[in-house]
Parts: sequence; C-alpha cells; structure tokens
Amino acid sequence: MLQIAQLDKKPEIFYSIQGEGKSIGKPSIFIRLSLCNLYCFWCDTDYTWNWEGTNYPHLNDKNPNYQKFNKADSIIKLTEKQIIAEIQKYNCHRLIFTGGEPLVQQKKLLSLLAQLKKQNPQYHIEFETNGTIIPIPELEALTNQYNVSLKLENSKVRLQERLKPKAIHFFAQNDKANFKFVVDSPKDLDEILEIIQKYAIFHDKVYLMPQGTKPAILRKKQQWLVEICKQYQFNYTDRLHILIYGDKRGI
Ligand SMILES: Nc1nc2[nH]cc(C(=O)O)c2c(=O)[nH]1
Ligand code: SF4
Ligand SMILES: [Mg+2]
Repeated sequence: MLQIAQLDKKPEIFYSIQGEGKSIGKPSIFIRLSLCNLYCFWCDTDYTWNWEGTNYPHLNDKNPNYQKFNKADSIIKLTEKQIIAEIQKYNCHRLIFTGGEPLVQQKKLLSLLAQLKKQNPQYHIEFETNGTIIPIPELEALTNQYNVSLKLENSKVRLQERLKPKAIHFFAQNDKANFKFVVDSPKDLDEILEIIQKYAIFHDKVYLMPQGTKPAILRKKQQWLVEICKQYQFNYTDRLHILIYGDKRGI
C-alpha cells in the first residue's frame, strides 16, 4: 500500500502539464504521495505533512482560517493495482512522482514502477525530490529523471536536515538529475552559488524558480530572477500551472 495525498476523498493523481523545470510544458500524469521528511515554511503541499499537533511554523499561520491537517483525512492508501488503474485513465507516458517527498516511500514504490515499466517500457518516470534521500539501486534503475529541489535557508528547515552531503553528491554525479532552487529573494543567490560550487554542479543543470503560489507574486519575482539567470547562465523556470490554472490543487 502506498500513502497518496487525498483530495475530495480521491487520490491526488491527475493529468496536467509539467509546470516547472526541465520538462516544463510536457503533458504529464502526477502522482502526489503523502509524507515528507522536511517542513518548509512556504511549502504549498503542506497537506502532505503539516499534521495537527506538530509545531512547525508555516507561512499560512498568519491566515486566521489556516489549520494544520488531520493526518487520517489527508491520506488515502492505495494498492499498486489501484494506482495503475488511475494512471491508465490517461493516455500519457510521462509520470511525475511528487509529494511531499516521494522517496520516503521508495521501497514501496519499487514494485509499482517495475510493473509499469514491464507493461510499457515507454513510461518516462520523473521524481520531484528534495534531494535528502539517496535512491536505492533498484529504484535508480527504473527512474528516467530526478528534479532535485535542494532547500535553502528561506525554507527555515535546519541546515543538517535539508542538505545531506552524501545524497547531494549522488545527484550531482547522476546524469539524470537537474537542480531546481526555489528562490524567495535575491539574497538567496549566494547560497545557491556556494552549493553548486561545493558539489561541482554545472550551471546549465540549474533551474531557478520564484517562490509563490499567486500569479501576481510570481510575475513580480520574475523581473529580478530572470536577470540573475542571464548573468549566471542558469535556467529560469516559471510555475506555469499556477499562471494557467491559479492556486489550486490537482492541476
Ligand atoms: N502542473 C504541475 N506541475 C508541477 N511540477 C511540480 C509539481 C509539484 O507539486 O511537485 C507540480 C504540480 O503540482 N503541478
Ligand atoms: S520538501 Fe517539498 S513537500 Fe517537503 S516540506 Fe519542503 S516543499 Fe514541502
Ligand atoms: Mg507543487
């Protein structure tokens, strides 16, 4: 059984376009797994980890209507067979496993991925990961792309938890990995430069993305972020699904 994020009593498995990063614009099926090993301040999928009774601060705490999530109500447990049936509703070969942090459940994902690839070797399997967990060899063999989003100080996650040197080395040396940084303000640049120098990550593998869940905020941050990308030859990535569909789930 895999723990999938629950949206209106249904699993959050949906067909959209990849809204961020290297594969932006490509039609893709998203499988949103619940659970995360971090607790980013601005996380836009906090319904996968910010459970009632925990004391992690969140950007939305200032909103009087914001409440932490009931864990049981936020998760739906599905068998591999049920997940395959959801995926097969759509005529698409690009699968994006996201979360939360999907590698928290990597052992349980193995047999699902193996069955999918056996049914159709054309499936392209992408992970959206925070880069703190090293994929096990069996999972690595079934994966086509890692979109690694290392967390910066702006996440308010403790340094020792968000940057795991062995895991970063694994992804830095893996040709299937690219690096997507969530940038909140221009001062985040120093940290990004320090990380990519330390782990010898080429600039053309780096994507800088504005932090925000509202089109107006993204547009404002675009202005200076694009100039930083031009200056350092990083890739700029927007959050296309938000610009197209707005701040919603399942898009
Ligand atoms: N369309 C779309 N693209 C995405 N790329 C990464 C996403 C994520 O939440 O991990 C995401 C998402 O939630 N929707
Ligand atoms: S790692 Fe991703 S899912 Fe986990 S708290 Fe941070 S932004 Fe949210
Ligand atoms: Mg998202």
